[in-house]
Amino acid sequence: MGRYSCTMAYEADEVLEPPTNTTRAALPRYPPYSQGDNERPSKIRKQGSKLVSALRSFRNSASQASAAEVSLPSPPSSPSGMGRIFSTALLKGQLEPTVVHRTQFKGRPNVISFDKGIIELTPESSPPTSAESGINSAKSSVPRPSTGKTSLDSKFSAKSKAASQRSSDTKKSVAKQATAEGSSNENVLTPIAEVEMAEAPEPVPTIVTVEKVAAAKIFLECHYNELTSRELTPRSIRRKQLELALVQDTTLLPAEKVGKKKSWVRYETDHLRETRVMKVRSANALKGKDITTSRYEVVKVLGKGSFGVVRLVREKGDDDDLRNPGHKKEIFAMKVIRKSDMLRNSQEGHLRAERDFLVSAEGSQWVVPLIAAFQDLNNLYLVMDYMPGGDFLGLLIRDNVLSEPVTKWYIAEMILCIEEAHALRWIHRDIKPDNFLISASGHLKISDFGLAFDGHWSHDQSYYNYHRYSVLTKLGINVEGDSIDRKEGRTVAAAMKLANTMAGTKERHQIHSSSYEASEGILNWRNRYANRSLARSVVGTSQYMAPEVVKGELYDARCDWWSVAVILYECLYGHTPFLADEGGRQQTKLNILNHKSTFGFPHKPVVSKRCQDLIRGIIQEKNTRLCSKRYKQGQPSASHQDYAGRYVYPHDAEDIKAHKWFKDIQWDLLHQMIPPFVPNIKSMDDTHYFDEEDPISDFSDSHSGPPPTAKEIDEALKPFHREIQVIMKNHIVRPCDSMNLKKVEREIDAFVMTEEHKEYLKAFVRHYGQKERKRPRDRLLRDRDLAPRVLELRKRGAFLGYTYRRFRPHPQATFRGHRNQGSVASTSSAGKRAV
Ligand SMILES: Nc1ncnc2c1ncn2[C@@H]1O[C@H](COP(=O)(O)OP(=O)(O)OP(=O)(O)O)[C@@H](O)[C@H]1O
Repeated sequence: MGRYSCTMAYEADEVLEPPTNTTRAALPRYPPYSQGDNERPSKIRKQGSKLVSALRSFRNSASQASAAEVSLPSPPSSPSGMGRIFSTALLKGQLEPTVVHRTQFKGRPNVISFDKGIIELTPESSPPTSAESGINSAKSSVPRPSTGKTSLDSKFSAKSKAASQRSSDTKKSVAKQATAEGSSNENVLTPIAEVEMAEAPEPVPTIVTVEKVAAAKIFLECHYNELTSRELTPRSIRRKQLELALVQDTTLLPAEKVGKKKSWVRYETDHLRETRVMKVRSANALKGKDITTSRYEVVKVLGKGSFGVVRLVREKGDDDDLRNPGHKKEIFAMKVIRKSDMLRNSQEGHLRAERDFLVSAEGSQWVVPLIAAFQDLNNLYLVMDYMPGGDFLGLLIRDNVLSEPVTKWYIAEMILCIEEAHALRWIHRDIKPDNFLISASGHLKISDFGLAFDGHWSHDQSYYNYHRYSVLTKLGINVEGDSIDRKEGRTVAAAMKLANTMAGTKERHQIHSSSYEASEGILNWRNRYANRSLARSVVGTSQYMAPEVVKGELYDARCDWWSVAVILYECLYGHTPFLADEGGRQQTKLNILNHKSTFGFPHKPVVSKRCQDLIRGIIQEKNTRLCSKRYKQGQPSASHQDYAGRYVYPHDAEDIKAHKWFKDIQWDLLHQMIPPFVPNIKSMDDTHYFDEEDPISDFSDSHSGPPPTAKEIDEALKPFHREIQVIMKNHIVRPCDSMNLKKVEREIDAFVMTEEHKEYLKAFVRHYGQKERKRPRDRLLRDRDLAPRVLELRKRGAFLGYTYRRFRPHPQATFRGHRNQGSVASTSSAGKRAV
């Protein structure tokens, strides 16, 4: 990313740079013109831009030629010589369009240059051959044909290679022609007739081009949106805090304050440097190197989800770290997210949202702190503070039901956690006991923002689809998809459905004149226009879903408070109120929709009337739900709406907190009090609050690339009996799901052999076995021919800008960032840059 921005800056500099001294010295005077010719001065003004073009052309010619060490004849230095050039240029320019010519085809920097192997948009033309440069050097001031259209992926396509060759031939012949013409009229800029260009063959775009173009567009929009965001950056927040601390500290002498400021600058500089190192490492890791093994050692697996695994890891670090002597190797929880699965499920928007939320919540004491985010070719990594007390569901499972006072404590902490997310203008949308983790001190922190949403376009999957499919449509490239697509493609209904989906996506993300004012720019338009229909997406865990979410209605942050009431009920009664014994999720959702008739309190255990009153107050349709009156009043303020226009008020549990049941809760001091349960841990890597059973019973997330060869398989099974070899080979040929994998493992457990051999065979199946995969949501990833290439490209290019590193001040520093200092004041994260 860093290198990429440099590339862009370089290009901009090149265009904006003032003429060099040499160029200035050679500046011509205006050609003489007759006083009587009244039209001439205005024509000169009209042609001003053309003159600038001619000047730039000349300057480019001079500077590029010198850079390439091509011996060019020195530019005409006499004012009269130059005057003739510009005079002719102006006269000609009245009749024909001016073309900016290059002395030689200039190699453009790669669009995404941080990893040449990833997205390498090579310039079409190779460096000029000696013959070509001969032509150039002989007639440097003679105009050349313009470079014409650039085929971005000529190196990937045989067809486009041929096209490129033809195009280059055309250019050569045109150049020769121009030279011949030029020789009769030395030092005269001659525009190229348009007709020559029309003959140049159209470049043949491939799917690789489409993916790269879309990746570049997405990256640029997201990157510049971050850079131009008006949100406070973590760094500016830290600076404000330091300044405030220095003002408030009356004991410090002025010289001491200066010293503190200096050390602040030093630590910030160190932080920037280390962040840059991390970005470079991440970029290198995209070439296939495992980024984690050199930096972290795995201690244990803590949890597993549809995304991949969460592991307990220990930082390796340098034992001889001179800058940080005696540095203790810290323990972290590392969430490893398999890119391929996520891309097949079209989860890019959610993954970006999760990372962006955690970045924006830097410093919050109620959100699981993110230490770093990075990626390699196969995985995304979120390194977080380790919460040794496990999740709140674990506590519920251990105790089954909690007493009212204990429940009150935890629900109060959950309320503060959710208010924190709402203060940042995010709706969590998946509030459940598993998503509250218990820290070493016993306090709760909210986690798992995989479904959280702030309505920002960069967190909306259809934004990514729009960029890809709009390019495809523009280029008229057809994607067949899989056999089901092909079959469905023949039905009118399916074609209509696809067209409607595409039209909906286009409506949200493509600029249209009715809503766009040219002066505001595309990013502002995106931020303003937002994604109103997203406020309706049905996400979450059914038992905890609010009725408006189940219905797919327009919902807002009040849906999170409904889920809190469900947890409150669950803590006291040992089960959730709407869970259906039969009929599965569908029936549970029906129970929620009919809550007025299905909701009730069991007789046992006995729960206070006050508490029941609170629960009843929240288990209501959103308009009458207890939380904050501001929702009912609907204060129209952009600062209280997310990007999708949904209301998200900060401190929006005011009415819940004011309920009589919470009378004895000291909200402001809660985080300083001792919780009812403090994890009994012997060391920071103690994991006894996590399942004993190793939850890795799924396929390895490290195996990717071409399938193993028969020889490789034979080699791996060599130590085993032939019969076992046949059974194991059968297990890896057919794709199977996690349930079947468990059956296979049980079968292996029944083999008569040593435990070591059994473990080996289980590892063999996990490594070489194929997971039964869901049908990808994206048609491109369903197409048998295109999918492998597209997936590889997306693994490399879809998560650019993911890297983040939290500021870690020196242990002795008096300023410690804004961590654990209460609520973060910032409003949103979508525009927040990773420091
Ligand atoms: N920082 C952490 N410290 C300790 N354990 C953690 C941490 N983060 C996650 N875990 C453990 O990993 C489990 C899964 O993590 P997470 O909640 O992020 O996944 P998930 O998105 O809920 O998975 P899914 O949605 O597929 O169920 C958690 O329930 C918890 O047990």
